[in-house]
Amino acid sequence: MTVPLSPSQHDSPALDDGCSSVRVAVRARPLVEKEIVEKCTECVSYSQDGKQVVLGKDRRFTFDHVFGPNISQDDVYMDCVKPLVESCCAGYNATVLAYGQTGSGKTFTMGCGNNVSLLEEELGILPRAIRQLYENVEERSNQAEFLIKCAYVEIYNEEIKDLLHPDTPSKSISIREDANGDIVLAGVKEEVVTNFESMIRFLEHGSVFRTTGSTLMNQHSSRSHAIFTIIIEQRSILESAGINDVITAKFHLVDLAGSERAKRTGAVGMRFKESVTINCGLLALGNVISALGDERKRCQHVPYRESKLTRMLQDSLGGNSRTCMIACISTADTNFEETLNTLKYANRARNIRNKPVINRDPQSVMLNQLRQEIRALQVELLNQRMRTMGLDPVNGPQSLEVLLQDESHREFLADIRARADISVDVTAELNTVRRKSREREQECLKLKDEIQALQSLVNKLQDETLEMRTERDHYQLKLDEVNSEMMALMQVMPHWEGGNDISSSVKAHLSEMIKRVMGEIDNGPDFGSSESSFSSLDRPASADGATRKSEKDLSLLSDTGTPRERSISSTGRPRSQPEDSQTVASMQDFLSSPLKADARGINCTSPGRTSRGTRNIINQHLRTIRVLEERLAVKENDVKSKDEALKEATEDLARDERIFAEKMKEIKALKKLARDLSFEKDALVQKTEKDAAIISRMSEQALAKEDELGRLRMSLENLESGRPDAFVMNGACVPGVPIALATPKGESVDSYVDNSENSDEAKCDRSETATNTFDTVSQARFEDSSDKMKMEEEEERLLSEKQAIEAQKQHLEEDVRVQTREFKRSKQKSSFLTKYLCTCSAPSTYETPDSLGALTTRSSGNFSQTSSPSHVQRTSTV
Ligand SMILES: Nc1ncnc2c1ncn2[C@@H]1O[C@H](COP(=O)(O)OP(=O)(O)OP(=O)(O)O)[C@@H](O)[C@H]1O
Repeated sequence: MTVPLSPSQHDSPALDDGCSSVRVAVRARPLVEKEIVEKCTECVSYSQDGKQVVLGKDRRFTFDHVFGPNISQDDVYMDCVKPLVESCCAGYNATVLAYGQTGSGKTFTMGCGNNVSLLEEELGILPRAIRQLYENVEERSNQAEFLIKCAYVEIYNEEIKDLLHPDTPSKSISIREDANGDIVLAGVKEEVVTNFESMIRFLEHGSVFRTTGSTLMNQHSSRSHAIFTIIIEQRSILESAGINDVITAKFHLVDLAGSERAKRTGAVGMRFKESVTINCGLLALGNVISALGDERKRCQHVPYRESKLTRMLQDSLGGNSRTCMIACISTADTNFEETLNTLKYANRARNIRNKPVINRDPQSVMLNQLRQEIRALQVELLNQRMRTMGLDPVNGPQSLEVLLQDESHREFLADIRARADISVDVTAELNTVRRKSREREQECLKLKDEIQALQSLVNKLQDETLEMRTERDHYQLKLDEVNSEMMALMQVMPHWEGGNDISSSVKAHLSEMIKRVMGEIDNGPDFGSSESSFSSLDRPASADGATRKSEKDLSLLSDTGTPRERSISSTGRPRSQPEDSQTVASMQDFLSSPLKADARGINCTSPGRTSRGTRNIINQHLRTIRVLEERLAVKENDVKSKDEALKEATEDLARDERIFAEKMKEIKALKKLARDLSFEKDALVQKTEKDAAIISRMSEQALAKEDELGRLRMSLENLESGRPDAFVMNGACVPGVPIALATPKGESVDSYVDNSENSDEAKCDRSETATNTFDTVSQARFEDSSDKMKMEEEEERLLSEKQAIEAQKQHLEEDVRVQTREFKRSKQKSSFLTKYLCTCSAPSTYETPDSLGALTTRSSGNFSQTSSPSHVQRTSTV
């Protein structure tokens, strides 16, 4: 997490060994009214640098700060306490404690009393520290979440009292060490405080319950040691610092009871007892300070357990805390002895060494360690990825960090990494597109089967409908024929009226006709015998008309209207005259012509009479008509339901065909997209590999040039200074360099000399070599100027080469950046396209089912091919 901390943030002196000495300040109060009345004089003086105080004439003491009577509360706060508040916010424990004789100004300095009636400049340390604490919290609110609590206790007569909860019995409060060795007060309730005002209220509230009393030395003398503790807990919300980093700090603000001499304070009875315990506590504190401050005693036992006060301040003195002691003194000469004791006491405290550490939650520490490990693994992973990309920066095992040291490298590598990520994205997208395409193909195949099934259903239904219609038409024809004959009968009926009877031939004809009709009905329609006597009339009729007609014709039997009124057809439509006239004419030919009737034996001489037989025939005829009409109605219904089923199937078929066409279109687009992505992925990988190789080569070259340049510079310097040091360039000795000192490439002079010393030959030649060395050095000096020029030329050449490489590298980096940008843009387009395809609806044209096979074959055939359309082309095409 957390609020990133650095030791430099805190200005309290930290020693090299991680220790921090207790800082000690002396504050002298001015003479109070009583002392002025008693005509006391001031016996304290101060040095100019604000570090020394002189008691009387020559008792000189040095402290971290010395504040004279005119120094303001704010100055004391800024110098002594502000750094401690900042420390606390950084996770260090801190303590500020005021020590001094009674009436010396401890409570005034600490601000533990009533703050409400005070002016701003009179406010003591506590309200100022609380205000600054909340200001700091506000400033860091974007870095960490804070939980602030406070507790306020007093140690009175060696008993601890919870001033914020005065009802808590003292016996239930005890001082303990927690698992980390920190001192904690068990039984004291801490209050969570969210703002400055609330904490001030708690301070005021607790101060009310603090034990005070009036003595001769101080009208409002504090009779207890008061400790106001602020607990600051912060949890980082910074991603970089680690989410779970938790640090805590305790800030003790201690207002000690004043040391006093019973004779001077006039303490008797209760006050005397208080005085004794106060002094005992302060004595124990003095012993602890002595033990900690005396270097000889430092390793010995520190008597923290001698009193509750020292036990409570165990961390603050010699422990995990940054501590500041403010020794309050009176300047009055009447208090000379007490002031001297206080200064001696404070002076000893300066030697105490504390060991403050940031109080980090152990769990968060562990988490951070794990996080670091993860980071290391991530770097390793990155390296691995770079290697798989073909990027093997500078001779193999060199870690990524080394390459990242160079700013330009960093940028370039970041580009490559981004491109690698894009490549991963593209691969993922490609896989998605391919999967989608396969899914669509499967769906299309299924759909194709469905379409085929629907198509055969439609065909079947069409056949059935056609059959039904034919049947229906057949019945309609029969019905029409019977109706026509009926009409013809009705027309000739008046001729029969009055006649004796119808001739037997007519009767026979009628019964023959009825039999035929009934027989055909019973046997079902004979579609083959189109030459039946009724088949000459071939016209459609509707079912509902048939029923109506049947009813109408039945009524005709009792109706005496003219036959012309019955010329409405069974379909409800007017009959066409030629059909009627043909049917009627055939009957008339047979029945109504008197000559023909006579010829056939019909007796028409007695009109006005109708025989019973004739009526029976007519009734029979009418029954036939009714049966025909009923059957016709059934057929009509069948035809209608078939029509509906056909319509439904046709609609389903059309819908499936439409979906099929859409899917085919989508498959085409997906395959095209997959081809493009595949191509781009290949191009990207190729490009990356190329870049990686170039980078690796360039890095090697740059490093080699850098080395060479370094060597040249070194030798130039040597030449200029006239030192006969050897150097190696490209494995050869440079003219002018002592031969004896020239070493093979890559071997240092020292090691070469070491190796050479061990050989016998070297021992023998040593004296000779020394002579040669001297000669060669002299010769080298003569050749210096020409060598120097050569060196300079070489250096220039190398520099220009290096610049050319740098320029090439920059050009390459720019190229990579442009490509990455372009690729990102095209990737956005492709994702837009994919979305578009998913939501695509109602295409204007579509492939027919027959074209599916060809299309699928064509697409899959092209799937692995690479074409080179740009993204822009691809998008516009689709
Ligand atoms: N620096 C100062 N400037 C002005 N007045 C001061 C200063 N310091 C202390 N006084 C005054 O001196 C008197 C005694 O101060 P204070 O009560 O703070 O002493 P103390 O050390 O807390 O005494 P005790 O130990 O008896 O509680 C108070 O009236 C206070 O206002």
